Amino acid sequence: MAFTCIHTAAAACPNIVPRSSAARRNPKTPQIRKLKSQKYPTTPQPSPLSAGGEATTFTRLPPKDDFFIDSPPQSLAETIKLSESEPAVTRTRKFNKKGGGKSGVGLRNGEVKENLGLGYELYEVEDGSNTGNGGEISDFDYGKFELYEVNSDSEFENDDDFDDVEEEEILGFGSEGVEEEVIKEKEKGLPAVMRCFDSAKIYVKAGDGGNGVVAFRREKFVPFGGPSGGDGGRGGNVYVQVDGSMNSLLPFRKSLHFRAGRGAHGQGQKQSGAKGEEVVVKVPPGTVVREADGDILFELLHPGQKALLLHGGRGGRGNASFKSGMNKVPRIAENGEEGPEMWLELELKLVADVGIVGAPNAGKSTFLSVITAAQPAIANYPFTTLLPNLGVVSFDYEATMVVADLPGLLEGAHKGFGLGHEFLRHAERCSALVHVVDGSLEQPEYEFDAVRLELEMFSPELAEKPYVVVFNKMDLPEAYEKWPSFKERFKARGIEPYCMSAVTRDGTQEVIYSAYELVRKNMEAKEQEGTMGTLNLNHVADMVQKQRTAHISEFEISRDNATNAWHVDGAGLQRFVQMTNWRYIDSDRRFQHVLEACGVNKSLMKLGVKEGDTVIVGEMELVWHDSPNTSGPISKKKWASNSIN
Ligand SMILES: Nc1nc2c(ncn2[C@@H]2O[C@H](COP(=O)(O)OP(=O)(O)OP(=O)(O)O)[C@@H](O)[C@H]2O)c(=O)[nH]1
Ligand SMILES: [Mg+2]
Repeated sequence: MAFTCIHTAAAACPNIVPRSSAARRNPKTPQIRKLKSQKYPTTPQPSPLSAGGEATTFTRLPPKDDFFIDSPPQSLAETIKLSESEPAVTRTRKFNKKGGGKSGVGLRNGEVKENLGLGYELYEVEDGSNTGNGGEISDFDYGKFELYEVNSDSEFENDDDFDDVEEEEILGFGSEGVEEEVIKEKEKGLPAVMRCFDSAKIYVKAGDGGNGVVAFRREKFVPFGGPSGGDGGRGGNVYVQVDGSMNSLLPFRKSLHFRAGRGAHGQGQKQSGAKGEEVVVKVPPGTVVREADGDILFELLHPGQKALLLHGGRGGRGNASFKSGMNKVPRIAENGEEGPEMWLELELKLVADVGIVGAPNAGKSTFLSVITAAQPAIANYPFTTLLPNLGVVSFDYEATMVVADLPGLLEGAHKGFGLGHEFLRHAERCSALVHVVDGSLEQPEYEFDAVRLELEMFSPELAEKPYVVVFNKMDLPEAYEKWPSFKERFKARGIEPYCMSAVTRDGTQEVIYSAYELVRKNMEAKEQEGTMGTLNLNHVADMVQKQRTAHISEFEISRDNATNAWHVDGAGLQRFVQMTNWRYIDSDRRFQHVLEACGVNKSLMKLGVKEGDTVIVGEMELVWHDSPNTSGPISKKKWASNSIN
């Protein structure tokens, strides 16, 4: 039995792994109305907390106009939430990426009070009476204003951050029929800078091995020098390494293909080729790496951690390696093995000890700014914070604590309102949460419950994390008055709330010490459990390598009834075919022999293969012949079946 090679099929990559899937408002300094100083009881304060020496603001935020609102300002949303009656905000909007209409806002019944960003501005509806504070933003009452927008042609021109979207949506809080549609539209409309901040999809490929060569030693006084073709070099490996200086996945927005170098080809005089260049993909601490549309491969938490992801392809052997007692003049050399490739999904979950959560405008960023050196944008409108901010609280040289200020949560976030649950995953790694409640609201307790519910909807584990509740804005009379009843109600629920004024810093230290206490307890518990051990981060490379080096005798044969062709599938055989260099005379004979030795011929005959049938092995298409003479004489017994390993 023998095969005649017809042609190589279209180049296919022998992947082990699937390759299927392939202004913002100007930051304003807090403008706080001057109030008569209010005295309220505070617990005696521990030694002064030194502000943290480090801070990270995640990314330069894009200009305000890059964002279009997907939820109304807080007070509007609140009105809607609390009344739960008619839809409070209705808007219809159309825009195109290029030259389309923009979501702008026109003047209506009064002067522009404030540009909300996200494509909206606020206008006074009635008589502009809310100017009692000399235009100070802190007293701004959204309830007296209406949101509306006009079309213009320029805003989205040349803006690559937006997908081509033609959108017509109605924000009907309370009208269930349109909710799902709204959520879908929202996902599409998320500006790229926000999409890419904590998630990315990248392609990695290990280097191909270099080819082996056929060469013979020709030297004076060395008769019959013998084969001297060197082996190809191994392809470069792909690593993933944590870079402590990175804090987002935004760099992957520009570069998403990472290919290691191929090994150099072998040379005469038994010279092996050089190894291919390695590629190291740098990721921020807290990155979860998963196979595209697949399982989690590993999580990289600490700076310096390095995982071997893909081994480079093996270099092909030169003819010096094929010399044997039976064949002293081998005219055969292998191709280098192709390096494996893979699409990866990266997801960033911040590694912070404490997460500050709460409704929009509660004072979370203000709190972060007073306990650490971070300088997040602070302003009196909802969704000032669009991306998380990190800051480090330093107690002394030894004790530090990383605190993350997360974007505000609206009721209905699980349905996509506000920024939705977009950034909540960053709280998953925190040991404790600080719930900041805006004490100046009508029903601060209600706000707290809504945020808790959203946390539970996002992840029950997150909701189970220990937390501190802090009642903010105690310097405002309306908050100060509500504090006693708030405290009582929480005590009745078994929660000991704290109060503070983030702007005056009163009470902030108690909050931070109590959060630190929770973090410390969590650390102790972890140490006792022994869950802080080191992990083997090279298991992915090992797994891929194991699949690729499957033995050639592991194969399956199937018959395609439409074409009457026999398919012989097996990772080992596929690799063998790919590494066979058909330019050399002995390759064909070796190929025939391996098919015989690993049992392919026998299995085909058992299944009833007939003269002239097509047999496809890896990339090769062959024709079955009942007599062996088409490939020259083969002495079956004398060829080793494992010669490709
Ligand atoms: N009077 C008073 N105002 C405060 C206090 N804390 C925060 N504010 C004000 O409340 C407004 C909102 O503060 P931010 O810190 O931006 O609120 P936030 O929770 O980060 O809001 P988002 O980022 O939109 O979720 C700002 O105008 C702050 O100056 C406080 O203790 N007292
Ligand atoms: Mg904020």
